[in-house]
Amino acid sequence: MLKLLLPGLQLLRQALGRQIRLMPVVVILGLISAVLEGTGIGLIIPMLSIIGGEKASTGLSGFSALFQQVGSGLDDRQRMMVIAACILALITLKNILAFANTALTNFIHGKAGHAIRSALADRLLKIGYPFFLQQSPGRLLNIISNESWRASDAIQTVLGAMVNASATVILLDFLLLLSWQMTLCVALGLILVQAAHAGLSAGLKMPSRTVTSSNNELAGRMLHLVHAGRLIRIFGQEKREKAVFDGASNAVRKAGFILQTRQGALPPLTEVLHSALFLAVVVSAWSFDVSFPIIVAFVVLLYRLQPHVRALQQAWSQVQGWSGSLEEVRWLLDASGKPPPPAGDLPAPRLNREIKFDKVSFRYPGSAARPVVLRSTSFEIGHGRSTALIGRSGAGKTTIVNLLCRFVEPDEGEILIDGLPLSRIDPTQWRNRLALASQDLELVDGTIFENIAYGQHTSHAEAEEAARLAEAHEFIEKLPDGYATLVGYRGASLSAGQRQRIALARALVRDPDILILDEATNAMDGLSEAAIVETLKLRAGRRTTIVISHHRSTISFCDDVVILSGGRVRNQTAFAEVASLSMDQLYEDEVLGKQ
Ligand SMILES: Nc1ncnc2c1ncn2[C@@H]1O[C@H](COP(=O)(O)OP(=O)(O)OP(=O)(O)O)[C@@H](O)[C@H]1O
Repeated sequence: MLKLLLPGLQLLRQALGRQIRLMPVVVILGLISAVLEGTGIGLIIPMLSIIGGEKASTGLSGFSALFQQVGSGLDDRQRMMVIAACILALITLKNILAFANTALTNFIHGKAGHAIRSALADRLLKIGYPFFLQQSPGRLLNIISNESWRASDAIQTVLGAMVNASATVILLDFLLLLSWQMTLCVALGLILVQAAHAGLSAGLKMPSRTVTSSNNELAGRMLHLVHAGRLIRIFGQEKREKAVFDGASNAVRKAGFILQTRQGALPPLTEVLHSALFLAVVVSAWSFDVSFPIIVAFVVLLYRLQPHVRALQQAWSQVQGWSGSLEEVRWLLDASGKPPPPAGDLPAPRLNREIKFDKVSFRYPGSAARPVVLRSTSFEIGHGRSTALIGRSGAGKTTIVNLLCRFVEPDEGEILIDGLPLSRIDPTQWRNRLALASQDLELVDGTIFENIAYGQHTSHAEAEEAARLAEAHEFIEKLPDGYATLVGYRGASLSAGQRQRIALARALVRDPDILILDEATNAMDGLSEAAIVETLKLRAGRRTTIVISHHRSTISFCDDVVILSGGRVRNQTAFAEVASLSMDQLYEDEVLGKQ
């Protein structure tokens, strides 16, 4: 039984941490409740003996004779009242303990659910960035929003199963003490029922996995509908998208129906088998001439045992039915086989000389046929200088930023910071030296001020100063709530240019050693961009700046230019040397050849 509940137990251990010490309390409370229940039922024996008179008590021995002793010194009326009071007290106490156990298991369940969700968030935050390039967002969303709840439900089921298992063991002991022969028959019968049940519930694993993969697909479709609202409408794809969504939703329905129907067949089947067992015990006890009070006590005990056994079996089939969910949650929690976060324990130095890309080669993780993005690329970014990284679309400019920020690591070659390999530098410290404004970095759901500060202790004056530099202050001031304006999900209530200005202010407020602008102003109007370029020009020399842009005007303040093509550096030169050339001329190989 425990082996089949193993997925739940393993996750329980991982999720509970210190709460695991409460598990023995759950078991002990379950055991005491069952002892109280069994004792209460055993007291039926002297009660029935009083009702049936002398004849009914003949043939009582051992454990049943013990019960028969209760109140033996009293007259029948008093004895009856004492026994009834004892039974009522035992039932009351048992139910108080049962309630305490329910409260305790609910507490553990809540803690475990929270621990699972927290561990999932922790894993997502600590995992190496390449993981997100390979995994479907639908699958990750489904694990966090759906499967984690099923996993915590499975944990509650396992807790319930522990209580029921305790009750089953105790009630079986009582049965054994009343009549070992009849208990042997019951045990054999239970083993047969369990074998039938186990055979049927083993078939639940496959439909459970199908439910999980259908849910992953559906979550992906939901994300798409939420994110691609404009795309779908402008290309008139509502009907097709609806059909695709309905297909995914229907697949979840079908998979769920198959799983639930198979699960639903188990309780009626086991109830029939348990009833057959129950009747067989009654008939055989009668034919073996077992004394009446023992038959009644045995039958009542058996009757009380059955819900516990059935609950255990139901827990078994439920955990089997959730096996797909448990596998998904454990897969995400398991660090093995996933890209580790960047390592390095050397303190991040202040840049004094240069950042050097030394024969760096890189291709994105994924299939074996993935193209090489950077081929033995070498160039330098000088300290305190502004360097433009330019090249046609797909040349590898953003990839260089990804490598510099350590979102990904080079396959070959090294990035050197004043001669120190970047791979040995503490990534958190290193990232604190950088600030990135990029077209891909979203705003967070909050106010404009929160977006500029984003987790940093920033005064209002500092945020305002950064907003002025990013040409954002003017439009923010015109908003009814100013810096307290909510930007909406991913900044939906702002224009693209406004979003970029806030993102730029967020980078500038950090006053970083190294400022990286990756197409950070491409959605802005010419005037705003020109003003920002002017600001950057005035501040040039104070910090190292890396600018990626297809606009000649944006890179006009730069000291150096690195021209990329086909994953290689075609040229690195002072910007003044090529200042007379247009972007197209800069991109052209033959022009580059002349430099
Ligand atoms: N996550 C990814 N997985 C696989 N390949 C990728 C990934 N991101 C980018 N690439 C590939 O890497 C190459 C370089 O992309 P990169 O984004 O660095 O180009 P870029 O020079 O910044 O282009 P653009 O000017 O269009 O922004 C492209 O061929 C692109 O298809």
